[in-house]
Parts: sequence; structure tokens; C-alpha cells
Amino acid sequence: MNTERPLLAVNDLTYLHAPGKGFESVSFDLWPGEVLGIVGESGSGKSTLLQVLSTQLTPQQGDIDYDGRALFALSESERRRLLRTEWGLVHQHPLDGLRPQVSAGGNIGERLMAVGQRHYGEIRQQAKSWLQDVEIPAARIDDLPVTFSGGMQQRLQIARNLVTQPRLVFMDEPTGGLDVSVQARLLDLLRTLVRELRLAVIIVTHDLGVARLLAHRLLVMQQGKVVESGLTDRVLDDPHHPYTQLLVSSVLN
Ligand SMILES: Nc1ncnc2c1ncn2[C@@H]1O[C@H](COP(=O)(O)OP(=O)(O)OP(=O)(O)O)[C@@H](O)[C@H]1O
Repeated sequence: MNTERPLLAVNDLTYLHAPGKGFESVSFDLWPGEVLGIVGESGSGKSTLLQVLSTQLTPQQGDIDYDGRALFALSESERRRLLRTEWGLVHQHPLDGLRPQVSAGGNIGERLMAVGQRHYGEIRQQAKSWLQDVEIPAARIDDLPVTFSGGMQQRLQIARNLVTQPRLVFMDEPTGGLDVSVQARLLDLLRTLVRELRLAVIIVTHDLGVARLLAHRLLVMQQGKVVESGLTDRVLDDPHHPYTQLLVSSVLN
């Protein structure tokens, strides 16, 4: 792990859609290779925070440094470039993160072209290899994502995002909406990829089991505020804040 400076430094960030709807005064650092889980009940502001971190929304207050650069001082085209290259964004609903009119191989290859690869044969070979890595038969390379099951679509979205070996990946409930056995396999796969590629990840989930498996550190949000943060095992095994205690005990009961 690089300890020179955080990959992402988030300082006093606020975004409110309306009073009480969003999040306020959020600060944290994310280090290279670190997985940060953002947990909390529905409506606590997790997705809004992820949207601001990934520059889909502009904060009303506060700033973010990415790799030492002020994120919101970059031009919009530079930020869009980051999203196509150094960053990944995995949506809860896979079709939101895939191009439905483009084949599975094209969905993966497009990202490789965005980082400058031009050789068709090599791109197709890498796409095939990634399909196999995410347990999709390579023979499905020319099929459209809509012909895939929900679990396969989600694995394709993950392959599309990780093929460029991004430095930072945002995930919003990546296993939500999948049935339990599909979810377990996907989690296993994500854990392996995150470790092998040494990805920095910010993952939003309301599922503490997902957080326990994937995240090194947690932020617990309640009504738009971070009420507790710390190493995952400490937060889940010895929660300090009454809200975290409630969250943990509601899973156990
Ligand atoms: N585009 C929007 N316009 C107005 N209010 C919004 C908008 N998006 C979210 N909100 C409101 O902001 C609050 C925080 O929503 P957000 O989606 O960030 O929470 P969340 O913790 O991710 O919840 P969930 O787990 O249900 O997705 C909620 O009260 C929500 O209704």
C-alpha cells in the first residue's frame, strides 16, 4: 500500500437535494488499494455521496483531491476521461452501466479503446479472457447483454469496469437485486479481483455481510451524517455509536 498520500482526500463535503435530503460535512481519506464501505439505512445519503465522489453531482460545499489534484478544478472533459479510464463505476442495475446495443465483447473492448488500444485482435482476445475471468462463456462474446441473466449482466459490468485496471472503483449496491446464491458467487469474485488488482474501492451497501466481506474500513451514515467510522471488524464487532449498535443488532436478530 502506498503511504505517501491518499488517493482520495475528501474534506467537509456537503450535498443536499433539499433540507435533510442528502449528506453533510463528510470527510475521509482513501488510500491506494483500500476498500471503504459506506453503510447505513435507506435514505441516509449513501448514493448521493457516491454520486458526488464520482463527480456526477457537484458538491455545494467542500472539496475532493484525487491523487493530489483538486477534482472539481479539473475540466468536465478531464473528469469524464477519468471515468472512462482510471476510474470504474459499477451500478446496482447492470444495464445502467452497460451499453445494451453493443455486444458483450464490445462492452469490454470499448473501455480498452478509451485507454488507447487499437489492435482489434488483441482487444477481442482480452475481452474473451475477461469474460472467462468473470465466469461468462467466451462463446457469448458476440451476444447482447440483454440476452444475459441478471447475475451475468452484473459480472459483465464488472469486467467492463475492471478491464482497464482502474485505480479507483465506485460501486453502488453491486450485489443488490440478485438472488442469494448468485450474490454469494459474485461477492467471492469481487473479493478476488479487488485483491488481485489491488483496487481502491468505495462501495455503498446496506448489507453488512457485503461490507464485512469486502471492506477494510467503514463509514456508517445516519440521516446524512457520518456517525461512526473505523476498521470494519472493529465497527461491526464493537460498535460505539447507538445507531451502529442498532444496525448490527438488527442483522443478528
Ligand atoms: N434527485 C433527488 N432529488 C431529490 N431528493 C433526492 C434525490 N435523490 C435522493 N433524494 C433524497 O435524498 C435522500 C438521500 O437519498 P440517497 O439515495 O442518497 O440515500 P441512500 O442512503 O443511498 O438510500 P438507498 O439505500 O435507499 O438508495 C433521500 O431522502 C432521498 O429521497
